[in-house]
Amino acid sequence: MAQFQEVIKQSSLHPKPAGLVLQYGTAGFRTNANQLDHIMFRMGLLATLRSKSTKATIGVMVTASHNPEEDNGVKLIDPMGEMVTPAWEVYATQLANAEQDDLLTALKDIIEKEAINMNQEANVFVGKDTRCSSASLSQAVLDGVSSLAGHSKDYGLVTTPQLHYMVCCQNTGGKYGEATVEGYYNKLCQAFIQLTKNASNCTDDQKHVHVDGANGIGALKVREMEGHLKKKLQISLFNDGCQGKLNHQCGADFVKVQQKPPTGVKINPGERWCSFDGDADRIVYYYTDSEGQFHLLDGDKINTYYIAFLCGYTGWFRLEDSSGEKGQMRCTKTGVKHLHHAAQEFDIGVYFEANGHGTVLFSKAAEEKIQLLVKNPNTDDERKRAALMLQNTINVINQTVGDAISDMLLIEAILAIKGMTVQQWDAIYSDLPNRQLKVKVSDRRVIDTTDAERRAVSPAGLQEAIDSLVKKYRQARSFVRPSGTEDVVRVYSEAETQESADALAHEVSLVVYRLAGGVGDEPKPLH
Ligand SMILES: CC(=O)N[C@H]1[C@@H](OP(=O)(O)O)O[C@H](CO)[C@@H](O)[C@@H]1O
Ligand SMILES: [Mg+2]
Repeated sequence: MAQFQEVIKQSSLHPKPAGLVLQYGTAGFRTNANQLDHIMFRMGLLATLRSKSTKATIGVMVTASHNPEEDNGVKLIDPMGEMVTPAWEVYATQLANAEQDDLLTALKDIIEKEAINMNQEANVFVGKDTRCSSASLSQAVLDGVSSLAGHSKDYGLVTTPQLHYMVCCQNTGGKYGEATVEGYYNKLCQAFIQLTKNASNCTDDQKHVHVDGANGIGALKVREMEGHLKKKLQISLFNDGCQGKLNHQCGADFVKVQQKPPTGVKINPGERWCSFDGDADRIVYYYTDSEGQFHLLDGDKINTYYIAFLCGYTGWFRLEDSSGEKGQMRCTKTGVKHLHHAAQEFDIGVYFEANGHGTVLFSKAAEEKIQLLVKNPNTDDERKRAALMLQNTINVINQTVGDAISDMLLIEAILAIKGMTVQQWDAIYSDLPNRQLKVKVSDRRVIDTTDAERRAVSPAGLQEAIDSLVKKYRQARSFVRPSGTEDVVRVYSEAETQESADALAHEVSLVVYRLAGGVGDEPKPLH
């Protein structure tokens, strides 16, 4: 067919290495950048089909987040700014793995299965991170879109959450905001300024935050945003990408996993620090105390802080979930899409991964209730204040996906409103000492889990072995699961002391190594 001639022609410029098999995993496609050109072209094709199928704008983000500079990757964004729906993840994998001569057949298969009207217009938004490879890879996406006669808008360098935001703005006809980077800064910063307007304790220290930009796109965008904050927040930026290497010895993943500050920065006691990851969809906070001890405030701490803040205002509106409960906790499998969907079931849903990816979702009904109270001239002062607080929270938070910049603004606003230091926030509760390890096995799929990935059902005997190890330690828990993004098994443990958590993690790693087909050297004790 004539309409596919351009696809054939263009795809030969983005050929697939024969035999290469990649999978659309928890975070899209992600691997060494030199294996991705054909994937990008094909994701341009798929995004165009998805756009025709949903009659909406679709996003394609070129990034490998916290992975090393040499890697790259791609994620598709659905119309409301959420991750692409699972059925299309399957198509993505099929299209990516079709050999060069079978590409059209794979494409037509999707068109047929989804009954796509090829005359429908298509619109695709494309963004990229700061990796060297991102420029040519995002061009390959654009080539894919144009070869199916789709329209594209290239946002160039943006954070992942900014692109999610643009897609949502576009598909809500501007209701969510203006689909420009300027519009994003204006909306978030105005909400921040409103939120902190009456904060009592606005000393210079209170207003000052140190940001580790992971030498990535987040650093660039913080610089761009600064002016919009009208000095209401003072940001000292480190790892801004001028010298250091992306994600190298810095960034949210490094700080969270290593449980130490980025290399090469000096943290004075009392200073408040945060780290973004390489595409700025994650954030963690930290500080050192007067003894020089490092303290991390990860996604769990941010989650509970948000909940405590919101609960202070929601009482006014009788916001409840459908079962009439005031608050409820849910656990899901790893991956933002699972958390996001669980959070959507509530009037206000707050979710975070421990690694610092998370946000707050407000149902339409909740937003409307809040808006009515703000507008109603008969609302009494106290209620109005609470309603305004929630309205500005809605505007500062990026509801489409976890967003380091937006989360930083909300956390900074809460600290200012409460007049709290990062130490006081940290003191709300203590984390049990914990440890995360990886074990290499020949095929990680031999581990199957249940109960939101908290129990292993295979290989036989693994869970029983973990259970009996856990019993040896006080206040202990341990989980194992195959990673969705790396070829490893993840081991998590916690216990009353760091020594116990480390010892337990090591013992569980050994059990995984022995029962699940470990490769390479046996895991060694941490101490
Ligand atoms: C321990 C950890 O940080 N796991 C991350 C990581 O998944 P793994 O399945 O652990 O590789 O990448 C996911 C996608 O970005 C993210 O959802 C998840 O939280
Ligand atoms: Mg990321």
